Amino acid sequence: MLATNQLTFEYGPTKQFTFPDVRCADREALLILGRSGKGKTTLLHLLALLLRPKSGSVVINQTDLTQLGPAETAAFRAKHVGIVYQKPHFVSSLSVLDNLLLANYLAGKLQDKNRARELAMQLGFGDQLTKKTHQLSQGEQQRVSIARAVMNQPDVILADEPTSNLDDENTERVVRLLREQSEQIGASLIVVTHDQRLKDVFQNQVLL
Ligand SMILES: Nc1ncnc2c1ncn2[C@@H]1O[C@H](COP(=O)(O)OP(=O)(O)OP(=O)(O)O)[C@@H](O)[C@H]1O
Repeated sequence: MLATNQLTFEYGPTKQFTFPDVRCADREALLILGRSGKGKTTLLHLLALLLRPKSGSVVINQTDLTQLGPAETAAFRAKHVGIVYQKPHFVSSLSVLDNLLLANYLAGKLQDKNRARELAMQLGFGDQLTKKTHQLSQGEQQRVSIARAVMNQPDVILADEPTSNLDDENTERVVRLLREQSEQIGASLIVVTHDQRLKDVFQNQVLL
């Protein structure tokens, strides 16, 4: 479960944000919509405490992230939050499999090759595990990114414009996979986007 309360943030005196409260229960999905520049990525980064709010709270399963120190925040994020970035960030020298296992390593967990293989099969790149990530198509990279985000069975999955560079078919597939994965592990799924194609797919919506 993720809930925010009166979040505000500023990049400087001329760029200030007051965000609407966001609430997403386990197994629920929430779409945060907004035009370019409205602060979608900023809000997503606040939800993951990649940015620290000026005021307000971000609570994930009873833990108020704003009360944690930097090291505790990083450890909490690695274990409990899975992030699908707009552009996937991979370690290019590592294979697809090792990029997935890196999520375990960063969370201080044992590397679970079976889970990586199982996810790869489910998400349709089971035969690509030994490749380097740059050898995959954009749609495939996005699916690897989803697998990496759920490797540690997080409580919350945050996705930043996960479909912006995808055609309709891949968009439908990525949304379905995100929902299936979040339901399987009982996570809250929060997607920020300006992609109007997703409007009809998510019941719960917040407009920035
Ligand atoms: N590091 C920064 N320093 C100053 N201003 C910033 C910084 N990052 C973002 N901004 C500004 O804050 C506003 C919100 O940016 P953000 O990236 O959150 O918007 P967005 O809604 O995700 O946009 P898009 O859909 O184009 O990705 C923009 O006007 C942007 O120029």
